[in-house]
Amino acid sequence: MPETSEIPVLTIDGPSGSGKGTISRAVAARLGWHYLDSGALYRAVGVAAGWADLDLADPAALVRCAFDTDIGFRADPAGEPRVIINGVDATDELRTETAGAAASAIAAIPEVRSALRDRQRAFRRAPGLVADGRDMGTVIFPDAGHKVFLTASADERAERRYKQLKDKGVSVTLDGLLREILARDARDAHRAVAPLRPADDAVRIDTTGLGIEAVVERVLALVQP
Ligand SMILES: Nc1ncnc2c1ncn2[C@@H]1O[C@H](COP(=O)(O)OP(=O)(O)O)[C@@H](O)[C@H]1O
Ligand SMILES: Nc1ccn([C@H]2C[C@H](O)[C@@H](COP(=O)(O)OP(=O)(O)O)O2)c(=O)n1
Repeated sequence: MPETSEIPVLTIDGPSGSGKGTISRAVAARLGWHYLDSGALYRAVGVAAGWADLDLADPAALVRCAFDTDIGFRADPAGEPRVIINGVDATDELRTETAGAAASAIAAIPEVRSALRDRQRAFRRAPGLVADGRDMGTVIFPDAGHKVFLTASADERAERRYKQLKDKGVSVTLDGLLREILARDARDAHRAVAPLRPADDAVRIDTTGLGIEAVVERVLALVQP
């Protein structure tokens, strides 16, 4: 068994809609590595807090919720990832912009971030891990051997999200999504603890106008030159 610190990690951070989830899942599948969707953990705590009717302004209750909520990941028969919160499949609720905004709000509470830290690090298992989020390269896996920071223009990110949600039958407007994305970018980048920013040693990839496969190839080339 390798020491945990010897297990390779690729971190993929970036703002909403930059393609972190899509690229991370594809790269993890190609490498045969594990995948951590850290945003799903924050979203799950936000959703569980909503189910329990907790006050989003009550940090102590949210920290308890972060420790106590059982969050499981599994693939459905088609191989699509599902997220199970306290035994309930909450995948669809988790992907809404309401859940994203709740996640972004509770993610600004330092004690909530600490409560989720060890859970995230436990995903580092052989033969390797692709970790997607906001602070994977800066805080959770600062010793990762490969770090990527994905970006894309806010307009393109809103367009991508619009298509994604429309395909799922969710009713949204492009204008509304752009506003939500800009508000979330600002909150995630300006919070005091673990703000969204590239690690000093991250490779930045601007994916505006770049197709998914092209981005996957660029990231793979970093890991397997
Ligand atoms: N390079 C790309 N070009 C076009 N669409 C993309 C690209 N990367 C991701 N997408 C699409 O954009 C949407 C949002 O991507 P996602 O991976 O959920 O982003 P994030 O995890 O950063 O929020 C998805 O529908 C995805 O298929
Ligand atoms: N490592 C992380 C991951 C997510 N968050 C917070 C901030 C984000 O706005 C929310 C939701 O993250 P998620 O990655 O699911 O959102 P997007 O798919 O990028 O829209 O959670 C965080 O603070 N740190």
